[in-house]
Amino acid sequence: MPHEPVLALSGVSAGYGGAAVLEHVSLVLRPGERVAVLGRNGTGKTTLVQAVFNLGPQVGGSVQVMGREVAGWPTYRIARLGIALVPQGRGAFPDLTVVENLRLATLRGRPGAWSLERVFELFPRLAERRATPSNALSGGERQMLAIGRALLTQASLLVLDEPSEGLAPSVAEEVIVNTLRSLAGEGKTVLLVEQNLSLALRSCERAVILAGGRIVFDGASSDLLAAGGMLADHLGV
Ligand SMILES: Nc1ncnc2c1ncn2[C@@H]1O[C@H](COP(=O)(O)OP(=O)(O)OP(=O)(O)O)[C@@H](O)[C@H]1O
Repeated sequence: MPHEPVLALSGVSAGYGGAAVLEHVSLVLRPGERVAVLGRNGTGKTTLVQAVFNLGPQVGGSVQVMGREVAGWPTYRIARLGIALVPQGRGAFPDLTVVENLRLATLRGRPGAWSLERVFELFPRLAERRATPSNALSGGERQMLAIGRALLTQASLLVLDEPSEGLAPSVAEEVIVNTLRSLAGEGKTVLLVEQNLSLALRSCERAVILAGGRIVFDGASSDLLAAGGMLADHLGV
């Protein structure tokens, strides 16, 4: 089926020691969609990402990736279906250089359209820093490296967990908004968890708001901007 969902969460619940964080969350991403997940601090955005990759606390409900039920699978098997996490903290090997970190991602990837050269074309700054250990990179460069590593796995779905955190606004604009827009042209599906509302809505055409463990809005980013009360109630803006 050409339009089979890339990701389908249905009735997903998760929590810590009896305290519910997510309650019956359902969310479907179709190929090529870019969806922002918004919500105040502590509303469960990271827990949602963890549920997709089976990295978090207990999960009830169904998680389907590329049409396969993956709840309970080890994370590496879920990722192999073609999804990549760009984690908060960014996750590169600190002592390895930029190019070594990228090569490792290539080794773990499947054959596909993304090559080291293409990553360096997308991020010329990384090409200049190719021999630099990743722990000596700036925040923006680390974020470029994290996205480059995810692309080299040839994943069809990229999940980014608060990529703008710690970046200067102009850097976040260049690294996140421009990159996600340019990836849209090739049909990548994106799930972007973000605190920065403006950046999220400009990067993604669809947005969901998490509040009280549930999805309280799921619709076009432009509709969300028009719904001022929704923004005030759930995002405090
Ligand atoms: N390891 C843990 N043990 C217990 N409670 C946790 C743990 N991790 C997160 N929580 C709690 O679960 C809730 C949801 O956390 P989560 O990190 O998913 O929220 P978030 O929306 O991503 O927040 P932020 O934007 O601050 O990262 C919070 O109330 C948090 O305190």
